[in-house]
Amino acid sequence: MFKVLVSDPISDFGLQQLNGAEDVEVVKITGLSEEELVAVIPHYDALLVRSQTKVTRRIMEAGVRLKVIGRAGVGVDNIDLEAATNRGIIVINAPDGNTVTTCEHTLAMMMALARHIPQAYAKTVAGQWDRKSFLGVELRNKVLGVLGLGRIGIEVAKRAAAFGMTVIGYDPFLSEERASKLGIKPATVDEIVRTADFMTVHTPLTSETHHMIAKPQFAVMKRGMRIINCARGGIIDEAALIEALDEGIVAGAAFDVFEHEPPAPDHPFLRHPKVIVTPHLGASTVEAQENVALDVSEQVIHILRQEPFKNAVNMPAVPTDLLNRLQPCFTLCSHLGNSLAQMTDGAVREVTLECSGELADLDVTPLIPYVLKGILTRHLGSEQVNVVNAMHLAKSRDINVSVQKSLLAHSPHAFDEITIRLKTTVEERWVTGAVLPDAGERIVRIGPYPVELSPEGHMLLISQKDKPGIIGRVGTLLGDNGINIASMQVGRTEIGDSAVMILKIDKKTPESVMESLVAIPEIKRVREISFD
Ligand SMILES: NC(=O)C1=CN([C@@H]2O[C@H](COP(=O)(O)OP(=O)(O)OC[C@H]3O[C@@H](n4cnc5c(N)ncnc54)[C@H](O)[C@@H]3O)[C@@H](O)[C@H]2O)C=CC1
Ligand SMILES: O=C(O)C(=O)COP(=O)(O)O
Repeated sequence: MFKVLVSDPISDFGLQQLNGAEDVEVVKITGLSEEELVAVIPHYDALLVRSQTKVTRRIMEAGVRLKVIGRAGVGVDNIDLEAATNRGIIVINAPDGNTVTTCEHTLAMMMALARHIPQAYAKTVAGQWDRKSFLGVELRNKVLGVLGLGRIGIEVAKRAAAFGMTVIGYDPFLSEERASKLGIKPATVDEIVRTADFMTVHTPLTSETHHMIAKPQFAVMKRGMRIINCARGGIIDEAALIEALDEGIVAGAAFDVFEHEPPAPDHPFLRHPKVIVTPHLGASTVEAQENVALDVSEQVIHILRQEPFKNAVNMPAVPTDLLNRLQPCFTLCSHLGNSLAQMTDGAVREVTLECSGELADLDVTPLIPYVLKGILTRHLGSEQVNVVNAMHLAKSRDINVSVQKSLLAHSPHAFDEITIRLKTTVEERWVTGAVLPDAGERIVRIGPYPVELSPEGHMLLISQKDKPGIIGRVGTLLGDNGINIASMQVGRTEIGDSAVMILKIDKKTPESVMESLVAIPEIKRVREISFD
């Protein structure tokens, strides 16, 4: 039974799938301190959070069973991603579910700012009928500068156009073509700061975006600008903004997010007449909360059940089409890597992935973590290695990893083949596998020897001289020791040359039997290969 801890308020409707899963137990405990989380986390396989829970290295180190952290939302700045990756914990988020909701909150803030709605409301309910103090401005014909044109920024830009605003924007990943299709005029940060009437930020908080708008930008800013931040506190320097408001450079600011949340009671934003605030409500609608909880629950179940999943934040993103194409090869790659590691002596130095057939024309790098997981599991154990930390583990051990598509560009068969080569300090070996249309996963060659093996259970891999009588002697020896042979295959390149014998056996072979096998003069090497 998998145990999932939900440590922030997450929609019950969205958690239905997790609650309904027979192999999952969901426990909801919100408002835990770091200390309290460290104490309970060892019992859980998954942790589901929003932005309140700070998932620190300490919590992850205590989470001995923790396989996945699910963020029911976009920003993962409350999760120590490096610690998660080092420990092989998959971090996923729900990137699409709250886009429109946050965009709508941004527009609500922009309009509230333009028309002083919160300030006017406060006075009116306090019994004052003040129609003079709240002269607003129209959005029509104003320039809106958008910093960060990802999911939310683009939705904001589209809706701003409907108000008759001119949208200018900056995003290092927005091409001129796409910008022009969206009706956005590309501009630098400097141009935006100097010319926009309203400016809204929609970037993540990174070392690059931290204080992206600070004193130097306020110094050249168009007088009377209004600024909205529904992304992350810290993108705009709060202290510098207060100065700019007081100097009349900025006419008003609308903030949903703060450098420290919740802000201290004496935070200047909370009493400044030109600042309006909400308590990080950007994603807080019924619809968005259901969407993000549904998304994240679905992926967490996939991860716990070791099924393919999407939206991992600490693994390279793979386009859906490519993911669908490569998915059938994931376990094959792990099995090939694992069997190869069991056949090979010495410390691993180089791993090469070679593909033939249609695969040769695709970007097969997403297969590498699966290959490495298989290889490294032999030495580090399956508890220590997974597809999240496999690359990191290989790198830290100076293992050179490469993809060579060209060597086997054309498969000798009608199906795609994957060959993994392993160079160690003492030898080089390779295995080839394929996912066959009817039979599923198969190892189709061990080195140069053609075979057809399903990677499961226990196998004995024996390299011998191709000579009559050896197969009989091996069979007798195993039979005498009560080891049942389920099937046998023999592969050779040329008659009388070297050959391999692969025996599927029902149980592990005792050391004494291995020694007796090696003692047969024509046998060069015996390896037992086991698959989980
Ligand atoms: N207030 C709230 O409750 C919510 C806040 N957010 C926050 O909103 C922000 C945007 O979210 P999405 O649009 O979903 O993310 P996204 O990843 O789709 O978009 C972010 C964009 O920022 C751009 N960017 C990165 N560095 C930049 C830089 N130096 N200058 C300009 N652009 C830069 C990226 O290229 C990307 O296109 C995130 O910080 C997210 O955490 C998201 C949802 C709710
Ligand atoms: O999705 C995001 O990035 C958000 O900031 C939303 O945060 P929340 O889930 O409301 O705590």
